[in-house]
Amino acid sequence: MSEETKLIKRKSDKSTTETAATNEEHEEKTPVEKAVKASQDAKSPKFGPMPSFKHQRVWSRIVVLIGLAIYIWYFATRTKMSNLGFQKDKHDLRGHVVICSSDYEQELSAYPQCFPKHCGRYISDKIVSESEMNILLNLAKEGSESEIALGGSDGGASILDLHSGALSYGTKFINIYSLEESKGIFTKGNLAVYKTVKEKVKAAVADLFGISTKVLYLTHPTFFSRLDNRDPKTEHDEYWQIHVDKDTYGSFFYTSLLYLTDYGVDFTGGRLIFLDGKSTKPFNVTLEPRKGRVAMFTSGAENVHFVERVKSGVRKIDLPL
Ligand SMILES: O=C(O)CCC(=O)C(=O)O
Ligand SMILES: [Fe+2]
Repeated sequence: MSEETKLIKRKSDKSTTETAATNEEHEEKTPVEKAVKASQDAKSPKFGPMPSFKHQRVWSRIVVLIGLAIYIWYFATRTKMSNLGFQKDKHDLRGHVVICSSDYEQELSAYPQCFPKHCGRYISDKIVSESEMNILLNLAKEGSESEIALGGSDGGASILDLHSGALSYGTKFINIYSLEESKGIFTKGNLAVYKTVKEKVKAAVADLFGISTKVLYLTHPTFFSRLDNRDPKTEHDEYWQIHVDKDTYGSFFYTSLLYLTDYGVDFTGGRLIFLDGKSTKPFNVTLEPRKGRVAMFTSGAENVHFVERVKSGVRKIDLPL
């Protein structure tokens, strides 16, 4: 047989086998044969590799479900935030009403005229004028320079209480009004500006919360505070504690603060944070201090808050009411 003949024969053999196979496929199958064929087909993978370990499909579904649950839990419990005022923005008045806590109920019969028409928290960047601000800044600067000269606090929070004259000194307080050094700091002119600002803030608080200015009094303490990132030496230095002003200061119904320095410019950290929501669903309302900004809020448990630890620089506030 020539080579060519062999080749033709092999080809014809192959085509005979193929024809046989095709015929077999078209042959009528019994139900049993069909079932066997179906089970063989099912074993051969059509959509990717077969599972490589026992119960792989079940396990992969469990992993996906756990991942989904973690994702949902993270977004449901993540602290949500809103901002009461960014440092860069200037607001005439901005804020919102919050539901009053029961803190006022006991005092309602004794001081009905002090009861707020609603509780809330607000900021205003237009109460204190630029020139007033400059004088107050100078007062605070001279106050804190004399305080530093006198020693100031050993920790990160120094306080000068204008009302009582108490000044942080080491780990204690001294009365600045009994000191010769203090005489040049609080001149009549400076204190007159301080008083004007206080009156304006008082009028704004009275207006916001629907009470008469006649029943609003400046209560102890009214102070300049100077916060930095030094480690605390006493509990007075731990200014970042979560608190309610009514509990901390006792006689407060309303809290007002005047910021003398800028968040992000003079210092970092040190934002004022109101804690709303529940521990499982926290919601923070953040306030960034801005030079000349006045913050006004009701002092009860509806306004639980804290000041973030200052990371760098010096943060100064004047607590005028
Ligand atoms: O400095 C602040 O922003 C808040 C101060 C404060 O919470 C307080 O003195 O009770
Ligand atoms: Fe406070």
